[in-house]
Amino acid sequence: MNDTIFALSTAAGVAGVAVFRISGPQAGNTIEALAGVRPVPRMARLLSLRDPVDSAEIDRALVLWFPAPQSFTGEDVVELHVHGGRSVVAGVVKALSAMSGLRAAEAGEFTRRAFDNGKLDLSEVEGLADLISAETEAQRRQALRQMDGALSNLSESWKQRLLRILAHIEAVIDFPDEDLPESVAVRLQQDVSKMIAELARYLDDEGVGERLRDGLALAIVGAPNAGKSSLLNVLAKRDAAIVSEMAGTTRDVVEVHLDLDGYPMTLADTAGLRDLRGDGQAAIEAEGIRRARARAAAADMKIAVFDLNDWPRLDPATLDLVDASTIVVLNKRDMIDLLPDLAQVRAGPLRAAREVLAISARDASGMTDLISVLRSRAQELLTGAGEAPVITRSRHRTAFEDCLASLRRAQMANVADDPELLAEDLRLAMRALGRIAGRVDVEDLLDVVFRDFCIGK
Ligand SMILES: Nc1nc2c(ncn2[C@@H]2O[C@H](COP(=O)(O)OP(=O)(O)OP(=O)(O)O)[C@@H](O)[C@H]2O)c(=O)[nH]1
Ligand SMILES: [K+]
Ligand SMILES: [Mg+2]
Repeated sequence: MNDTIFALSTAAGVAGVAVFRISGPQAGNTIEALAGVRPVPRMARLLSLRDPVDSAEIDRALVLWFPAPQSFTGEDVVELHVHGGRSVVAGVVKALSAMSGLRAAEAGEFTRRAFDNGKLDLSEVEGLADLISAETEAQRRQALRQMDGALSNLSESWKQRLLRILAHIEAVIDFPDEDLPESVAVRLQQDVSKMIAELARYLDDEGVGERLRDGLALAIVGAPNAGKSSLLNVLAKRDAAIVSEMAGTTRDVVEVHLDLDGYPMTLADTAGLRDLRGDGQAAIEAEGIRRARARAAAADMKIAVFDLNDWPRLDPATLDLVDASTIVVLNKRDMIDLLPDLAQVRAGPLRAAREVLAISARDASGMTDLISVLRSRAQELLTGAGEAPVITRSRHRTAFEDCLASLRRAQMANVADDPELLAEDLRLAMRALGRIAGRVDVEDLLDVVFRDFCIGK
């Protein structure tokens, strides 16, 4: 851990400014070697950088010096804000690579050092990763809260409560001859039961934080040529999927990410559903249809597209998929003169649907209504996300569930008869909570958490 690392921390490519980060014991010497001085800590200074090997000027750069421990990693850190040109960046990399004791950083290594030095705990590291990849406002709010330690604080406060209960029980274990007053035993059991209820309620969140982090999954399904890809393109405001009059155009799943008023969605266009029995040539299309059905099954919301030209016939394979999470879209309304009475349609075979709308993917009529239906459904599904310190990953869920399971076992034990058993279950429950911030079992978790990081972070 004693080597000094460096990396370009801004995205590669031509830009106004590129920022290098250098972290480790050699960081201060590095800046002296490049600029001839060591600037005042935490004050930006414009300095000329020269390659120490041949004294050639590389750039004039804004230099920041953060002596340990007041830095992102907790080590000595230098930031070089250079002009973001390819030759400048290459020149800095060449100069830094040639210095002894310096090496290029690995993916996530700066953050890993921040974690190792206690600057960030594990759930805060996750919050940082989420913040960097946040695409919408709601995602950003949620990530910021987690980065600020909201989730760690919550699990820590539960841990403190368990610690107090445990202290009482350990007193019972240490002084077995003294009779435990009945009222204390009852109170301890009540405290455990209360925490069980709170944790169960907390876990019963319908995955709202995970949904916000990943984006809501939306699948567009329907018969070939119903206009699914056309609809995707209108919603995405670009030609993301190929549209043609040929039935069976879309074979694979085509995904686009949408930001609907701050709500993130992943919209998936799928292959048209049709019966391919007896068609020996259709293996690829069959695989497409299998994928379409899998997407529909996993989606938070479905849009089922029907072609109004077929009315009153409704494609049976699509109709099969219509349920309460489905928004039915009757498409190509520009092609027909007389719209069916939607109230009647709603009372008939489509009664299971959440909503039925007539639209045209060609002239975009009805799209405002469709978007507002999508938005209100997203609002419902994501209520509460970004406000309370929510669970954003399955890792958190598993830890809280393990804690709950241990508490339930503890509830079974009797304080007077089995204090040791009870104490052990409480310790296990605390251990599970400790995994949220990465205070225990950390080696098992690091790979999972740092997997998403790239170089320079
Ligand atoms: N007039 C009219 N034509 C439409 C509308 N929506 C789609 N089309 C046309 O219908 C045909 C099929 O559209 P696609 O978007 O490719 O249909 P799809 O459901 O994705 O078809 P597959 O991928 O083959 O399953 C194309 O010729 C589109 O131009 C619409 O609202 N009005
Ligand atoms: K088509
Ligand atoms: Mg298509």
